[in-house]
Amino acid sequence: MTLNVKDLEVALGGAAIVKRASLSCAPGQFAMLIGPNGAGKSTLLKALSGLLPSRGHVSLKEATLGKAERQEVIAYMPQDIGPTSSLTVLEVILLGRLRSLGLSVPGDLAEAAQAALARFGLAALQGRTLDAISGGQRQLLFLAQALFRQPDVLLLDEPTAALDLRHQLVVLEAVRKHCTDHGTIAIAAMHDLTLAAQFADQMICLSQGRIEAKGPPENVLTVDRLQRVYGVEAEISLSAQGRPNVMPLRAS
Ligand SMILES: Nc1ncnc2c1ncn2[C@@H]1O[C@H](COP(=O)(O)OP(=O)(O)OP(=O)(O)O)[C@@H](O)[C@H]1O
Repeated sequence: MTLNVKDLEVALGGAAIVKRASLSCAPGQFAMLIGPNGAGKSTLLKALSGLLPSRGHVSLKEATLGKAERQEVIAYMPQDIGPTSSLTVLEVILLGRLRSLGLSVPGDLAEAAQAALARFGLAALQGRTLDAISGGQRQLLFLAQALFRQPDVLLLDEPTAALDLRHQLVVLEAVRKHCTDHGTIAIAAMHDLTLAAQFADQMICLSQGRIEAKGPPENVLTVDRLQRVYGVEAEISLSAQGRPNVMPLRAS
């Protein structure tokens, strides 16, 4: 069940934002999408999930996916998780009967939901409203929800942005394990290049809407590329696990 994207193009407000992006992810692969602010990472992820109109081809299981099918098999976790959520209008009206709906949740599903909350340390918060938990806790909750959906493809926009050091690892380890266990494909937009490199099977570097490089982290993260794409002088060393460590020195 490989994800293939060919010549994806997205225009917003009359401007080309994503330009002829092609990529491929094998089942179980965790890919990291990197690139400077405004490179087009969120736009690419939203277009892949069917939330933005795009041109080009997106296929999974060798079948081309239209917009509706993408929304079915691809889960997207946005960058800015406010106290609101991405519920549809229909889901919102159904929630008006939440109490009676709640009674009809099968026992095994309720147990699985509890386990999913517990996995991210959220079990004790289950009675709270979304505006009464912290930004990081909301990020954990929506990640738990995205995994609970069991999608074929999981798109995460800066999933660790609001999280402390430990929870960054909890989240990336959980996604890594989910991909390995279920063959799910995950693509995460990330700004922390060292953290991304630690978990990436593949890195995809976006610059001004174009894919500038893709492949193993050690091939994508080079001193020259960080200079060219990010305008940053950096040192790169290899960790004991053979993963690149990026030490940014100065903006050039
Ligand atoms: N609705 C819109 N209309 C016009 N331009 C837009 C719109 N949304 C985003 N853009 C522009 O598209 C470009 C890419 O934005 P996008 O949010 O995809 O970048 P990004 O790589 O995710 O950035 P960041 O790392 O800052 O989150 C930016 O120049 C942005 O200003």
